[in-house]
Amino acid sequence: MIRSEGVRIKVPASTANLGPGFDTLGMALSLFAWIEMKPAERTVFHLYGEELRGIPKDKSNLVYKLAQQVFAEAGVAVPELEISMASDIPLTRGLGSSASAIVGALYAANELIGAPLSMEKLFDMATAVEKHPDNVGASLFGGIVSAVWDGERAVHLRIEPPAELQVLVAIPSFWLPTEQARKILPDSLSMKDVVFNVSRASLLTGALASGRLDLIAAAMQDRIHQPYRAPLIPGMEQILAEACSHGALGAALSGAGPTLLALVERNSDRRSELEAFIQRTLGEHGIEAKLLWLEPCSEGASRVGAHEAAPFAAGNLV
Ligand SMILES: Nc1ncnc2c1ncn2[C@@H]1O[C@H](COP(=O)(O)OP(=O)(O)O)[C@@H](O)[C@H]1O
Ligand SMILES: N[C@@H](CCOP(=O)(O)O)C(=O)O
Repeated sequence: MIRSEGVRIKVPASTANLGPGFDTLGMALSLFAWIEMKPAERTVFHLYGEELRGIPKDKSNLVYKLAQQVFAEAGVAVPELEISMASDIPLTRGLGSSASAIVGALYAANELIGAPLSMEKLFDMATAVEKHPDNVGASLFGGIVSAVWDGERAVHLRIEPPAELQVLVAIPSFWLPTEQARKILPDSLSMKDVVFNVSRASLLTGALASGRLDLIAAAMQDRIHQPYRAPLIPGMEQILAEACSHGALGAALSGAGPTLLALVERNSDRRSELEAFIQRTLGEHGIEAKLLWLEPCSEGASRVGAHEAAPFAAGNLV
């Protein structure tokens, strides 16, 4: 069954590598991307918002190619598509814009043909493209997702984010493509560092699942990627080391960076102190950054109605 009227999908941003959870632990965040997909006579793209300037508008577009993968998997032909996209998720900043596009494409294409593929199948397909399950898992399922990937199948556990948790992100004005930030990582690690991360990742997952916010500070540290990526983000080391003494429950590099993330208790009265500390520290290193308070997002990719039309405003076409 092909929905000739098309479908509109909303997908949350994500923070990957949550603390010690490199390539495994992600959380969906309340920043969104939208994709609308309709069968058409010839393929055409409408991209809205400066963030999407430069994204290809032909059949080389990632979203078009992934939609065709879904149709092939389901044995359905929809060769020509009208695709509209808008996004509030900044690109190449460590907030999962590529995962939102991948998940949005697969989810929209599947909905367009009556959802023959399971969510697990979409997760496998998304992870095969992104190569790690933490961003795509959070964008697809929402909440906090702990996931493993064996190269073919992705298996996940979804955790409902504790209601008291809020997130402060500092989004630097410069880009850091994930590909570049992965090249800097070592090929092997010492046993000591492996134990350091495994123990903290286990503790953090358990702490989040059971709402033990008091354990986050002890759990939210990493020796797999943050020390190697620190030189790419001036000020990061100091912010991660001192955020807890300025009111954060814990702090981490978001995804591959450059965005920095702090977990904060909702009713904390130290929010302005934390904001000022982060802004000042980045400023001392010559880094301009936009600070945003976000919510963990419980809902993953979903179909929305015409009332969500706002991002597709004619004046925003790029
Ligand atoms: N809506 C989109 N359509 C097609 N490609 C996209 C879209 N959004 C993001 N991308 C691709 O994802 C890349 C950014 O991915 P990445 O470097 O992993 O950073 P992040 O995912 O943290 O934003 C962009 O340069 C672009 O190629
Ligand atoms: N586990 C990945 C996460 C990349 O996240 P992104 O949001 O920066 O794309 C990695 O660290 O490479």
